[in-house]
Amino acid sequence: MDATLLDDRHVDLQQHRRDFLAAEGSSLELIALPDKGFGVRTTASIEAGCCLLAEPPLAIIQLQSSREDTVACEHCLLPLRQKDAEDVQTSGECSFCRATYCCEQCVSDAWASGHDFLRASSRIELEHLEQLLVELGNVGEAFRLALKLLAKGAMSTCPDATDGRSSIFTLLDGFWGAPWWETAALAPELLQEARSTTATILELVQHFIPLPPNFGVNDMAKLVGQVRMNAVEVLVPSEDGAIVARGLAVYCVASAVNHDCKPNCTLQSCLPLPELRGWAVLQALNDLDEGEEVTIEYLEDAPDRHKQLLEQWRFQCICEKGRQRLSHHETIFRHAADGEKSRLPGSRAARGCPAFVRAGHWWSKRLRLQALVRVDASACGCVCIIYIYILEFMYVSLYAQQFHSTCRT
Ligand SMILES: C[S@@+](CC[C@H](N)C(=O)[O-])C[C@H]1O[C@@H](n2cnc3c(N)ncnc32)[C@H](O)[C@@H]1O
Repeated sequence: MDATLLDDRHVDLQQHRRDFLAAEGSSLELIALPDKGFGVRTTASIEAGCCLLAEPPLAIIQLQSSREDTVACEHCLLPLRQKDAEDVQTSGECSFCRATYCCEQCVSDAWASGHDFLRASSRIELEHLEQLLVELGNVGEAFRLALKLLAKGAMSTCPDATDGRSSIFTLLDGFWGAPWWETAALAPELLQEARSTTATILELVQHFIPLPPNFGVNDMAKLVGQVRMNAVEVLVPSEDGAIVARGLAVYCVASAVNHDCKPNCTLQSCLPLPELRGWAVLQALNDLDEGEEVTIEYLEDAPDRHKQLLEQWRFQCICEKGRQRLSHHETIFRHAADGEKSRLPGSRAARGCPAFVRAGHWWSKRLRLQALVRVDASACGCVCIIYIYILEFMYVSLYAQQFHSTCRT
């Protein structure tokens, strides 16, 4: 990554990230690193288990495979029911695309984020587009999320920009990226086909989303590549925790966090809290020193992880080879076993949110529970994995019950 580009690259996005962290009173700051581009580091020492960032998504979609068995809210991804279950009460369905919503707030937020563009004008173009995207496999999901970003950008102002005036397109400019065919490591002989498919998609999209002038095939390809390099997979549980919707989301600030094969933080997205549905929550796995770069693991450890990092994120991971690495869960277990170290939350948004504080209590209980189960797991083998799930389920249900009863009183 060319460090000389960092000064004038991405001014709006970087300013937005700085403003967000400042407004949150966060213990994080943005840094420019010569070999990785932008990154994030701590401004104070942090204890393991602390929440460093809680951020709503810029855009979120439900993954196609998850849509096949779960009906979720189009805007926040709250699972409403299993596909074949009886209908539940929803707060609206888009008559054009059949998108369902969980509440009036989500209906109006979706409209403010450009859903109108994805439903108005021609149903035929939208149907052709859907077919094309399904055929594109995992790149199709990135296209679908890019469409949501384009629709949001087509609204006259971007509500996510701190000054309320910057266009979402200026924010998107700042995301690290490359054309999607590079992030998919496409063979050179397929490049022409990739370009012409992108041109067809762009032509269809232009029928219903007013795009910026001169927005061409390369811009579309880069936006989809940016989504592939910055989006994260999210899990959103239903209110009783019985169903989970899987999605893909882009976050402005969390996307500045770099990868490490031995990360010191983890990005959670599945806290069963209505206020934080679909939010990214960055949690410290270890005690962190002031000024330490915070890192997450983009991919679970696997024999071809370095190859995948090179293909999708276009960087050669230079971590110490063969280093003994603890997985997220092992690290959390270790700290949970250490005592009272796990706690949420640290950011202002989270501190101001009573449910989050209650969740912190629930979370630390869950960690301690897992630590206990882990001791048994080593003795009893894989049967205990089932116990972990049962106990987790009990905790989620218990938490949900407690949360609802607190809300009622
Ligand atoms: C999600 S972005 C992270 C923020 C990014 N550094 C930026 O400037 O916007 C992912 C990109 O960051 C860079 N990156 C992340 N982790 C890295 C690492 N461990 N070594 C080198 N580059 C890394 C790669 O260019 C990767 O494609």
